[in-house]
Amino acid sequence: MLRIAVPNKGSLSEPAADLLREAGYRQRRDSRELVLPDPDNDVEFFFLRPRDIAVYVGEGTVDVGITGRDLLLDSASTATEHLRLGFARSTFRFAAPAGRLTDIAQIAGHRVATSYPVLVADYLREHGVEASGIVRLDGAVETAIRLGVADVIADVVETGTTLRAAGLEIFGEPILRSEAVLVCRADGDEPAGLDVLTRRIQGVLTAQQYVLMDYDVPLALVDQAVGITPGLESPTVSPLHNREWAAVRAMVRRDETNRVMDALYDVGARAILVTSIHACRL
Ligand SMILES: Nc1ncnc2c1ncn2[C@@H]1O[C@H](COP(=O)(O)OP(=O)(O)OP(=O)(O)O)[C@@H](O)[C@H]1O
Ligand SMILES: O=P(O)(O)OC[C@H]1O[C@H](OP(=O)(O)OP(=O)(O)O)[C@H](O)[C@@H]1O
Ligand SMILES: [Mg+2]
Repeated sequence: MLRIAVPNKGSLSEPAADLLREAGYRQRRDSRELVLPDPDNDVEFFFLRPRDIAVYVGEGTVDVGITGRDLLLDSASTATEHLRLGFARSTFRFAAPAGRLTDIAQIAGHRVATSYPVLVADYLREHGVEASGIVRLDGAVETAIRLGVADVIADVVETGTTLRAAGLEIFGEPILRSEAVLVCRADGDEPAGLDVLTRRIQGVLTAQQYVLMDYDVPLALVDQAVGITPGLESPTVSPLHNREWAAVRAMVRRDETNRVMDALYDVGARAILVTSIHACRL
C-alpha cells in the first residue's frame, strides 16, 4: 500500500483533498480523521501538519506527501520534489516598513522575523548577508516589526494585502516562488504505486488546464486553422456532410481559449464550441 501524507490544515488542505478526490481517491468526511485507508486504490492517507510532511517523507515513514515547496526547503529534509501541483502559489519575500529598505544587502545587522528560518538563513548565507539574528515566529509575522521584535520580515506573499495592511513593502528579488508539490524520497527505489498516483494527478491537472475545442472550417483553410490549434499531438480533422468543410477537434490551454477562438474566427472557422475535459490520460 502506498502511504500518502496529506495536509490536515491550512491553505494546502482543501485543494489537496479536492485534487485527490478528483483523481478517484477516497477522502475523509470528518476533519478529525487522522488515517484513512483506501483499499480499492491500494493507498493509505495520513493527515499531517503541512510543515511535518517533508520530514515524514524524508524519514521514509510515509512514501509520498503533498506540501509547499517553501515548507519542503525549510524542513531541510532529504525529501525531493516529484511533481508540481499548481495550487497554493505564492512568493516568499523580504519586507520592511514602506520606503526604508531597497536592497537585501541592507539587511546586514538587522533582525529578521520569519516562520521559515532555514529558508531565510540559507538565502542570506548564499548572498553573503549577515543579519544580526533570525526570530522564528509561528504566524502573523507582519506584526513583528510594529511590536519591535524585528526590523525586517520574510514571509509568504500572495496578493500583498496583508503586507499593505501592516504598512510594509517588499524589497529585493523574490527569495522563492512556491506552490504545492508532491514530494518523495530522494534515495532508494521508487515506491510501488507512485507511477499510478502521478499519472492520475497529472490527468486531473491536464483536465483543469485544457479545454476541448471543436469547430468547422472550409477545407481550404484547414492548414491555417490547425496552425492555431496544433493540439497536444495532432488535432482530429473529420469530414462533414458538406464536402467543402471539415470539422476539427483539438485540446487548447484553458487560459488561451478566447484568444484562440478570436484567431479561428478571423481565419474563417465557424461553430466554435468549447467543452471542459472531465478526466484524461495522455
Ligand atoms: N495566502 C496564501 N496564498 C497562497 N499560498 C499560501 C498562502 N498562505 C500560505 N500559503 C502556502 O501554504 C503553505 C503553508 O501552509 P500552512 O498550513 O503551514 O500555513 P497557512 O496556510 O498559513 O495555515 P495556518 O493557518 O496554519 O497559518 C505554504 O506552502 C505557503 O506557501
Ligand atoms: O499576500 P496575502 O494574500 O495577504 O497572503 C499572505 C498571507 O497569508 C498567510 O497568512 P495567514 O492568513 O495564513 O496567517 P498566518 O500569518 O498566521 O499564517 C501568509 O503568512 C501571509 O501573511
Ligand atoms: Mg499562515
